[in-house]
Amino acid sequence: MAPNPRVVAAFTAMANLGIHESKVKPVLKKLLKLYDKNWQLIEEESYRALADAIFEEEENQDGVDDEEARTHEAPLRPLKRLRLRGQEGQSSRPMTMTSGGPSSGAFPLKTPKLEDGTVPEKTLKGPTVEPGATPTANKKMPPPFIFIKPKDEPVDELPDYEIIPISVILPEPSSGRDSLMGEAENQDGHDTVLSQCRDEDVEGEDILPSYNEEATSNVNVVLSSTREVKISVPLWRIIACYHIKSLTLIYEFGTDSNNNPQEHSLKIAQADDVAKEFETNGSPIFGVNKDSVMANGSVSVKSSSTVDAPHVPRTVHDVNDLTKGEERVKISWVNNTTNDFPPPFHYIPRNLVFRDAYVNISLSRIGNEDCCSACLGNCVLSSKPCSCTNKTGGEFAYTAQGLLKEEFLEECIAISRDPQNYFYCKACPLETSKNDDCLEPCKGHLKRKFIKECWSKCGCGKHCGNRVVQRGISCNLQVFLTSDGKGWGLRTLDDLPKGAFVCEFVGEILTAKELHDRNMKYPKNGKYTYPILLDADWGSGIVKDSEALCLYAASYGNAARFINHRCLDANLIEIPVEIEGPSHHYYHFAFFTSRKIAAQEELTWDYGINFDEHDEPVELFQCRCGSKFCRNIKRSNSEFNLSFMCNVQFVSLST
Ligand SMILES: C[S@@+](CC[C@H](N)C(=O)[O-])C[C@H]1O[C@@H](n2cnc3c(N)ncnc32)[C@H](O)[C@@H]1O
Repeated sequence: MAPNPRVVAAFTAMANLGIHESKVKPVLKKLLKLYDKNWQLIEEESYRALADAIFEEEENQDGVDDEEARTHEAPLRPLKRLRLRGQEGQSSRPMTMTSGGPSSGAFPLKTPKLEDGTVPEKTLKGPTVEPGATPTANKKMPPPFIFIKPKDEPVDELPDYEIIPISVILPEPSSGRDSLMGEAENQDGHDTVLSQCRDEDVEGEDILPSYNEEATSNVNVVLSSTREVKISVPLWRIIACYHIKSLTLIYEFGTDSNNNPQEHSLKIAQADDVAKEFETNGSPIFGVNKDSVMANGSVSVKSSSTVDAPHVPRTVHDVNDLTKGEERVKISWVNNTTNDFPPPFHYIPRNLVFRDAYVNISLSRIGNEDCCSACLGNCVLSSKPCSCTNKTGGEFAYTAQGLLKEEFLEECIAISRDPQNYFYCKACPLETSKNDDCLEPCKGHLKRKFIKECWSKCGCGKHCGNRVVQRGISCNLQVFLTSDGKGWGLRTLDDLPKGAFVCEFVGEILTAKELHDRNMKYPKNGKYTYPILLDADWGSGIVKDSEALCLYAASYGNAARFINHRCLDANLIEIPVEIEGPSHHYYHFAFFTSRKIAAQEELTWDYGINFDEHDEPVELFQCRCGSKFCRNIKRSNSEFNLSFMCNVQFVSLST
């Protein structure tokens, strides 16, 4: 078995302090056991906890065997000297427990004591709030409600994390309307929601929360069969989720001696600080007595907040599945670099109309020529002609294996790279959306090849090969924090062949005007995501500029909102797909692989941004796509530059 790199790193760090591996190993084992294998605590401050524990171990042995202690007195022990000089009389512990900085451990546990390998009583008790005491907003938050019984499992192989904070965050806008109590079980019977609170009527542009509110709320507790415990409070709530393999975690807090819920005050200075609050003070901020939760299903907690943040995160993402079970596959997220969480948004698997967008999905609008009512079974395998191919020259875009046909794909790629294929509108809604008195001429919208899939009015079956995008995501994807400064990105965990459907860009459907108004009102909202203008086929005259629709995924979206941009040679290509009707006014915006993609590769698509355009309505970023065709590189060769100027404007309709 390959040595665990974390173990190797720990040995190396200690060797640099002159401590031999034989001394490190037993202490490291104990520490891992004590910290429940949370390496983060051990690695912080250049392995300070480990070094301190080794020295403490030695000190303990001093009285037992002076001779041996002298033998092991290493010549160079800076950490020990530091501690002995500056902190004599204090217990040894990771510095980060008090530092509160960004590098603070997520689990500011009590001082590790290594005697007998057991956890001290205090560690198991958790909160310092005395029964009946009421912490105020000015007081420091209580220490973590993390009660981890050391496990009996062998730690010889020194495995990786066993406790992972999967999400914090979620101050919600609240007007007291959002508390719904009840018992529920999800469809696959995995999660038992003991009490639940939901936001029912959050509307796009009204989603920003109000502040300085106070209300009584209910604690939200979910115990899942995947050994996950989630606790939340729905008013300026903070959800704390831990993934616990051994299920020994017990939350113990929240009731006074009469079993009445305690009142808590929470002060969060800034939205971004929610995560820090979690790191610094531990979590959950609110807890419940396990037994009382089991007995009555819910506990009432009064929470109050004073929050000045202009915008606060409002959604929790499960580390195992940020789709909340909405897709056929789970989509996990990972961050191996920082303590950041993915940006908050509501995961939706299908587009949703915000308000005014005219998306008429009705059977009466699908004529006989627009569906294949005479077909049976699988149209792609049938020798009979299928009406759904009428608009694509009698040919399906898909192979029997569900991939895009090579010729179709190559044609789509060629079209997207050829400036000849642009349509120029007279009064461009894209340009006018940038600001109210924009007189810029249209810079062109790409005409594209459509795919028409069979649908409900067709005679074929659900498993017809001409139904690919409508079945949703089927490959294993993961959201991850990129290492090259692009923020979060999306990658595949499977090898993908060329022409495979990956996902659709899903978001709110807004009219261009609604999007413009929203951008004016909340100019920062466009930071994380680029809206899509559904402008394919504008050249046909079917789609009127004034009725232009946009997809916007900042607040409501799917995994596609994490796909980063790559100039020209991206591994995904976007193709418009008609599913519910023959309209090119509203269609689906689907991503397919433009080449073979290996597992773990980041997925990218060309946003079509012109980095030289200074009035781009989106917040332009410094492109870090790494492509040799990058359009954001200052070039001396103006000819080269010009050749890419044309590939613009497919997206970018936002602030
Ligand atoms: C649709 S979002 C993609 C997900 C985003 N990275 C995140 O963390 O949520 C678009 C934003 O991602 C970042 N981004 C995307 N492609 C990039 C690139 N090639 N170079 C640098 N930043 C990029 C920019 O901040 C951009 O505004």
